[in-house]
Amino acid sequence: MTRRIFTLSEVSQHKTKLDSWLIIHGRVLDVTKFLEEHPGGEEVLMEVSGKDATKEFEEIGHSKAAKKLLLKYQVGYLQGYPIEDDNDDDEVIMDDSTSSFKEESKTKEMEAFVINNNDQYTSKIATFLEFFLPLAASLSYLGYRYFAGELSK
Ligand code: HEM
Repeated sequence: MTRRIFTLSEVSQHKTKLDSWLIIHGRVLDVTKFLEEHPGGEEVLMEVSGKDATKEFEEIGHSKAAKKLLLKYQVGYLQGYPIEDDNDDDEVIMDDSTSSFKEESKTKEMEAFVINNNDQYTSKIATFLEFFLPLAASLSYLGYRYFAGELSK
């Protein structure tokens, strides 16, 4: 359910007291049932209804509890929102769909790790070559000098 993607224009169609949506940090929230319960009042929510209210929400300096509470009203995400960046609160309550988002980004991290691992492997080979090639060259030169000296005796 929370994984549904909405466009801004879809969200903007829900701006009445009987059907009120808003966006906070890329999360699309259906706050219809919350309007009357909001400690800050119904009016402020109606002013940003159908819009992105991230700035207004942050300006108030809402508590952690408020940030957790908003997840209860999430119906989806805003299209084009970078999901990776929404992990701004470690203590968020995750429902199944949010955790599958985390799974997804975990997979991305793993991919990045594999690429990184390859890099490490390449750099080990480079170190090996950097160390052993000059050594082999020096030994060959010394050997050449030795045998050349031996022969000229
Ligand atoms: C689903 C989204 C929202 C939730 C769950 C929520 C929750 C809360 C809660 C729990 C409080 C009590 C104080 C606190 O714990 O921080 C509060 C206060 C308040 N909220 Fe919200 N809020 C939401 C959205 C908004 C938005 C979008 C605005 C502004 C447009 C807003 C404006 C206010 C104001 C003005 C107060 C009163 C602050 C005070 O009395 O010091 N809230 N909200």
